[in-house]
Amino acid sequence: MAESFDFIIAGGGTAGLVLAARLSEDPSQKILVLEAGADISADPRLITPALNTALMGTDADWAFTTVPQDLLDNWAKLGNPGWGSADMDKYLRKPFTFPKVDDAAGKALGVTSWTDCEGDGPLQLSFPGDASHPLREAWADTFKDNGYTMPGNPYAEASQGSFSCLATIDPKTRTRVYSANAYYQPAKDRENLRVLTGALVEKVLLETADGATKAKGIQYTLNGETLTATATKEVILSAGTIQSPKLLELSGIGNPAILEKHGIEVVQDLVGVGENFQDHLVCGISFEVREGIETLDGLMRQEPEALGKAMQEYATSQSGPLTSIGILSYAYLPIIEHISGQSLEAFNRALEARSHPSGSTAEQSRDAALREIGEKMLLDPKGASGSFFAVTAQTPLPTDPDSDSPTGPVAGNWITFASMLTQPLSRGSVHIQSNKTSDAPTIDPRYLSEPIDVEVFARHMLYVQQLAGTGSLAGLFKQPPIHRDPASRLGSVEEAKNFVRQCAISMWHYGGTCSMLPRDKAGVVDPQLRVHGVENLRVVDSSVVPIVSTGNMQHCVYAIAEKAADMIKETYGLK
Ligand SMILES: Cc1cc2nc3c(=O)[nH]c(=O)nc-3n(C[C@H](O)[C@H](O)[C@H](O)COP(=O)(O)OP(=O)(O)OC[C@H]3O[C@@H](n4cnc5c(N)ncnc54)[C@H](O)[C@@H]3O)c2cc1C
Repeated sequence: MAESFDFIIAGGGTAGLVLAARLSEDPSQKILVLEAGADISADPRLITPALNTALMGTDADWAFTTVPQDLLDNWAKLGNPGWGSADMDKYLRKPFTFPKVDDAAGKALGVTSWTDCEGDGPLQLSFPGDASHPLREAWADTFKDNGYTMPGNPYAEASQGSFSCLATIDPKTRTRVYSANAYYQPAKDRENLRVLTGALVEKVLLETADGATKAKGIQYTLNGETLTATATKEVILSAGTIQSPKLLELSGIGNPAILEKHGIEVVQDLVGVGENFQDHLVCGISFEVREGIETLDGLMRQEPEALGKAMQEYATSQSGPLTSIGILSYAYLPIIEHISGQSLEAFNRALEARSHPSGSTAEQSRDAALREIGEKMLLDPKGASGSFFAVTAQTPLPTDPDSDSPTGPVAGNWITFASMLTQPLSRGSVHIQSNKTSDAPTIDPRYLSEPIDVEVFARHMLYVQQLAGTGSLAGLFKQPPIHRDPASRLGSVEEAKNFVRQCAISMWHYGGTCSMLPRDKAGVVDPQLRVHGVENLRVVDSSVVPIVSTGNMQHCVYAIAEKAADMIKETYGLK
């Protein structure tokens, strides 16, 4: 007989473990988390900041591939009461403990204007790497000279300007913190919480009676056995942007045309499942630095001397390059302020040329609403339509078309200035390609399919190109600036467009595939994150984000999970 729990959470990732820790605070509630991955918490690659990409391509990676590719107030405006900036402020702070910064350190870090870095959440934040690296102060000074000083804490308010970025790295141990060690670890001995790893969820078990559909439990496989578990209160999907829509579709919730194609009985017709996929793309230009400016290039080239020194420093004093993820500084800017003359005219023409959906289907209503908000963001001189950052290393070189392998890294020391396309208007999709759980879904991001995204991104890159020769930043680089890649010398908008088409890659900030939107806008979940038309079933993860925010996705996911935990506790009167 199936074992019974109050809540079953499918997916023990970023959001799933926050929920598990929060809901199990009430000892009367029995919680089950089913996580397909293994427990790899003892692997040092997981917590050493500079090794953040070393698990790619290992068993810890789902290894999905995409189809080959030829602000918070907005969430509320899209029909989601309770999700405006004022409502979210508490949840954007709650997960974190911000570092205390004295005046001298604040100047070097370029964070003197932050006055509200209080917080005592489970995730310890710190400034990654060497706090005195000259890049940070030069970056802050250069943007200040241009009138862009961050007026407040960029992690809790919509704002413009430059700032030194914080990372989820414990300031004492200099190890990475994430939901498993910050939320789950302190809760793991609770008798009412069980996490099963290696448990692959296959589908939600649904029951329809008297016209109402309810989630009753979950079917999963563990050690080759197919098992079920029942939920007396709720099933919560936290399987992420790629797999929460997959689990809905496998359970009969989604677009009937897609479900029927794969022989799945339609239980709930929700055309938005798997649609509205969006992501942040990034593109960078690497410039050669002057003698004496430290970078991570030796580590990138895996030079034995650099690796040995870094490991020694990290092991003995938790210092050195392994404490850094390389990204030190950020800036959010209204890119429209930097476009003028013919370029601005071309930009506006491209915006006007976009087709404007006028029909009244749910998908057309969603697209019209998203379009209006997206365009407004791009044109708002007080907004932050462009996001820029600096990395103390060269970025991977583009792939060599002949060998299909990356052509770097090259000799020398480099700093990369990059732009992230934070308000993309292109949308893709994620759908099942069969009725088998074991088959990967078809991920078609349709990156840069909206010509306006290429126009915007090209202008971002023209701006990026100027940075190495501007203000205090110029002092860090050989002058005139030396580009690592000849192709990154951008002489015109057309060259910049070609460059982004060739070099842009994902920042893995995807969301949107189970969008929190009204049903008449092709939404999948309501503002309580309950799946439309299905009782006792919620989605709590990155997939519910209806429009990606300027900031990084992980921050949003923690805030969403904390808010969801409070909403669920309130619904059931839990502690
Ligand atoms: C390489 C990489 C680097 C990133 N860097 C950053 C960064 O620097 N800053 C930032 O803000 N964001 C970053 N992100 C994005 C951020 O990590 C994600 O947005 C966030 O983790 C999403 O949280 P989630 O809960 O939606 O999904 P996840 O954290 O992906 O959790 C989903 C969980 O569900 C499990 N699961 C899926 N399907 C099943 C199933 N059928 N049965 C059981 N379990 C299942 C998965 O194994 C996973 O553990 C990065 C992402 C990647 C991939």
